[in-house]
Amino acid sequence: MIVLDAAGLEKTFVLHLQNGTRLPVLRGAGLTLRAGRCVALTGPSGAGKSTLLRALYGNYLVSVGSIRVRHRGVMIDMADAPPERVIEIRRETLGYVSQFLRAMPRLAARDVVAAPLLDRGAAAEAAAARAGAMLDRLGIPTPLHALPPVTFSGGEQQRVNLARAFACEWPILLLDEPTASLDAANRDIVIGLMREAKARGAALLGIFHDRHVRDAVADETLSLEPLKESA
Ligand SMILES: Nc1ncnc2c1ncn2[C@@H]1O[C@H](COP(=O)(O)OP(=O)(O)OP(=O)(O)O)[C@@H](O)[C@H]1O
Repeated sequence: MIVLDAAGLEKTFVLHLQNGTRLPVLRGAGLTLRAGRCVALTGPSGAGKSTLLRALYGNYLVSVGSIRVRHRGVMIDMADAPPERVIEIRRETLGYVSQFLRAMPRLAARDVVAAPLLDRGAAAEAAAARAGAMLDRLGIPTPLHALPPVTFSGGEQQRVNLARAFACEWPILLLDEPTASLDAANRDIVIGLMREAKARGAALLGIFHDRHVRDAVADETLSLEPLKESA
């Protein structure tokens, strides 16, 4: 079953502080995601892999193209959906794991992880239990669960970020280098989480620079190439 179908995407950055320099990054980009399958984005540095993920998530507006997402059983074009519908899709259907945890001052790690579950209507106790279990699984020591992650190590912060993403059962999950700052043991835990997500029917789209991770989870690859200057 197709759960995301993007076509003809164009994205040009306009650098207003650099005399309006235009930087075309995506032209005619598209892809199809299916339930239970994983697509890996590949291509050289600067080809636009992260830009494509952010465009699909709605962080970057595309100037042309469609991003149709299966939400509540219906395909909806996120590229021209009203903001409140995009927020609803991002709450229920489309998850995104960035490379770094966004700083959330004073919020305990357990609450950072539980937040998306609460947003989806989970009961407080169930959300806290699920958050704790996910932090345990990712090897975050129990005394740290009650502390804000700002002082955590880079790898710990990324594991909190991953616990937050995998605590919810997203139908579609976009992952930007989810294992970049992890050691081999934690990398294997994340591979396990991605495989479990696929097994319950989630569609994954990821940037995995680590070949071992890519081989372990990806069913197909989509290669992006940098655009030519003149075009
Ligand atoms: N917010 C932005 N403003 C201006 N230019 C941007 C912005 N984000 C990305 N770019 C430019 O778009 C191009 C693609 O960047 P992107 O991060 O998508 O590449 P990538 O393929 O993910 O690279 P890498 O593998 O190195 O992470 C780069 O030339 C980058 O400088």
